[in-house]
Amino acid sequence: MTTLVHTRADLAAELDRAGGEIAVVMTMGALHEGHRQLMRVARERSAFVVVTIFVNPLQFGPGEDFEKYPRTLDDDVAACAAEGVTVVFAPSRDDVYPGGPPSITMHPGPLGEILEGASRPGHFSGMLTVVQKLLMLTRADVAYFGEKDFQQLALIRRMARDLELGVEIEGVPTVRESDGLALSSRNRYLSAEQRLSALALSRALREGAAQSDAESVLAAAHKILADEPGVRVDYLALTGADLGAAPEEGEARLLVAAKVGSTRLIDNVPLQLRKDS
Ligand SMILES: Nc1ncnc2c1ncn2[C@@H]1O[C@H](COP(=O)(O)OP(=O)(O)OP(=O)(O)O)[C@@H](O)[C@H]1O
Ligand SMILES: CC(C)(CO)[C@@H](O)C(=O)[O-]
Ligand code: BAL
Repeated sequence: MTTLVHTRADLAAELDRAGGEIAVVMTMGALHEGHRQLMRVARERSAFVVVTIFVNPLQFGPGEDFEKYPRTLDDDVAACAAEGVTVVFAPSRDDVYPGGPPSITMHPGPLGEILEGASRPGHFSGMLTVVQKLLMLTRADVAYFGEKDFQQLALIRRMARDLELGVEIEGVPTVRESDGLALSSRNRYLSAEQRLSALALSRALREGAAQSDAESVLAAAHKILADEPGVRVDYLALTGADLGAAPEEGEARLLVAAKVGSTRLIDNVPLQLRKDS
């Protein structure tokens, strides 16, 4: 049975019953198959799984979509129940930040300044602050995050390591629609026409990843994005698997962020770079 709680006191009472490892999947709600995959992976290992649903005001910049972000709690709880989740924690803003917005927050460091960090100032500080709070409130032993938000995952891993939070951070590969579009709650904002344009992101990443050297990877991906007038690219970047400089050969990551209409989407894929033989 899945229990829905809204307050930290009710959450604590449920956690007291855990008896073993506590696994956590953090979300902002409007749940889709990507979220459900995180729950399934968590359930495979842990009997006690907490899903948090909280649209964190701290990680939205001025002019972003905090107000209009989809809020679908009843459907979300039903999805969690179908995946065998133990507890859904859907707190209010006051329950997460009882003293109002915190004056002490997380500083993401250099990894938080590039890519998403450069485009969304303050986003990663707000995100890490709430993740740290939710890890503590849920007493998480292990927490699952999607590779769709690859830089977010890297920063959370880094925070857990640097601050010795005593929690395992597990990444889960991106879940896609059959036509390649990465599942995202923000896909709900897209019209049918915009959704077709948005396919250029995953197509560009796929074509890029099929090349072997850095120059060809970027050129192939760039061409596909440039040919799609409905897409305005924010960045297209080839990095190492750790988001540092891309190596000449070996594991790398190709990342893209773009606006389709007023909707900002991100995506990324792993790839192998090879030196010319
Ligand atoms: N397609 C996906 N595959 C795997 N994990 C995903 C996918 N989409 C989201 N997640 C993961 O689910 C968790 C909660 O993400 P969130 O609630 O922000 O959903 P989202 O779809 O990424 O929303 P948004 O559209 O706001 O970016 C994060 O760890 C995120 O990486
Ligand atoms: C990790 C997270 C739930 C923190 O608000 C959010 O950034 C998200 O949904 O990816
Ligand atoms: N899915 C990442 C959270 C955000 O865009 O705010």
